[in-house]
Order: sequence, then C-alpha cells, then structure tokens
Amino acid sequence: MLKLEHVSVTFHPGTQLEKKALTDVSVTIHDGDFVTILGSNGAGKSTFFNVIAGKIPVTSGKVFLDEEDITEQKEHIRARQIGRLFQNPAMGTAGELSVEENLALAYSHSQRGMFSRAVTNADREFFAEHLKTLDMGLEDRLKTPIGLLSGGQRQAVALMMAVLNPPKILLLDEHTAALDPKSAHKILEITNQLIKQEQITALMITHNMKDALENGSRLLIFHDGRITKDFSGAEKSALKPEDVIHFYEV
Ligand SMILES: Nc1ncnc2c1ncn2[C@@H]1O[C@H](COP(=O)(O)OP(=O)(O)OP(=O)(O)O)[C@@H](O)[C@H]1O
Repeated sequence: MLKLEHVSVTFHPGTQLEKKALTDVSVTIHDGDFVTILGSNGAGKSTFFNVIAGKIPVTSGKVFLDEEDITEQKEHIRARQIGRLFQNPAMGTAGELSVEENLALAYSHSQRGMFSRAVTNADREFFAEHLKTLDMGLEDRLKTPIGLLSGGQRQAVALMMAVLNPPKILLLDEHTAALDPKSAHKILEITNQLIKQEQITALMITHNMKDALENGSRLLIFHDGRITKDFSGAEKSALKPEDVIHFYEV
C-alpha cells in the first residue's frame, strides 16, 4: 500500500519563480490497484511520480510504503521497491550494453542492491524464458546491443527489466507516448499482461484518454496540483471521454 498524506511541493519558494506543483495531495493506492492518471499539462502528474520515487523532496506532508515512512528515503534505495518507466525507452536502459546485460543490471540491483552486468547461463535461460512470454522474438536477441532495437522493442525490454523482480509499485510515466500506434498498443497489452501476471500495483500517466479509460481499475484526474477526481469500479467503467474532458477544467 502506498499512501501520500497532505503532500505539497513548491518549487523555488519565496522567489519570483515560486511554483506550487502539488497542493495538499492525500491518496491511498491499495495493493493490486492499476491506476491511470490524466490531467492537463502542468497539473502536477510527474511531480506526483517524482515524490513517490524520491526524485524530489516534499515541501510538506508524508509518504508511506506499506506503513513505512519513506518520506526521507533516498531515490536509489526506493528504486529497489519502486520501478519506473519513462516516455523515452532510452532512459533506464544502457544503449551500448546488450539486452541480457541490461536485464542482468536490473535484476542484480533489485535482488541484491548492487549492479552487475555479468550473465550466467542460468540467468540467460531465465531472461529468455521471460522475454518469450512477450511474443516479440526478443529471446533471440539477448546479445544485441539494446540501442539497436526499435523503440517498442526497447520499451518492452525496459518493462521486463522493471518487473523481473516485481516491484511493490510500478510507475509508468507516459511510457507509450513516443511509440508508433501499433507498438504503443503492443506495449500496453504487455503492460496489462505483466501487471496481471505479477500482481503489480501500478500507476500510469497518459495523455491518451482512451487508454486511461480502457485500462486499469481506478482513474485519478489531476488539476492545478490537486487530485480533483478519483473513479474506480463500475463508476470508472461507465466513464466516456466526453465526461472526462469536462473534469480537466473543474
Ligand atoms: N524542477 C522544477 N522547477 C520548477 N518548476 C517545476 C519543476 N518541475 C515542475 N515544475 C512546475 O510544476 C508544475 C507541475 O509540473 P509537472 O511536470 O508535475 O506537470 P505534469 O502534469 O506532469 O505536466 P505534463 O503533462 O506537461 O508532463 C508545472 O507548472 C511545472 O512547470
């Protein structure tokens, strides 16, 4: 369970550049939730993720993961329990290293808290077995430098890197936005498959309203640094794009 209590973030406080990015955000994300997140540009969605990941400090408020207060915990420590994917698949993967070396780096860090690119035969088999479930032929490209893969293939590997040792929380930060429609669809399909298979608690920021409505079990809408709507269950299922666009302004 992830809980934010009265979290506010103000950038450059007390200066002319002062900007309140989050204002008194309180929310509980339950185990097994798959939360999609919508909101206009500058609404505070990425700041919300940065607070959860420990990339930026809160100005006030608290963050708890499974009852543990992680408000002051450093980003690299949280990274063992909180996975994150970005719009650009190049972020979080090392282009010059092979697919299997990238997987080994992620796996060793999540398992033992240290980075090792060494790959044993058992690792190779384990990685191939997992990649096979994606049905993209990536199990035959273990030795390929990841920088030579297409954006969609690279994002699929990044996704696998994030879930090989399933994190408590998976943050998906517009992770399909830079892909062509077919690849974006495939990555979203794989995302759903892995979340379900590994029972991961996930949050996904998207600007694609259809994706936000058709995926996940809960929808949060951000506006001006606050969560202004929180839909789940049948209420979420009944939502239509024309309902949602109205909430961007509220
Ligand atoms: N490091 C920073 N320094 C100063 N202001 C910032 C910083 N990061 C974000 N902001 C500001 O905080 C507000 C919220 O930004 P944030 O990136 O969280 O919005 P967002 O909802 O993710 O937007 P988008 O959909 O455009 O990615 C914006 O006004 C932004 O300009």
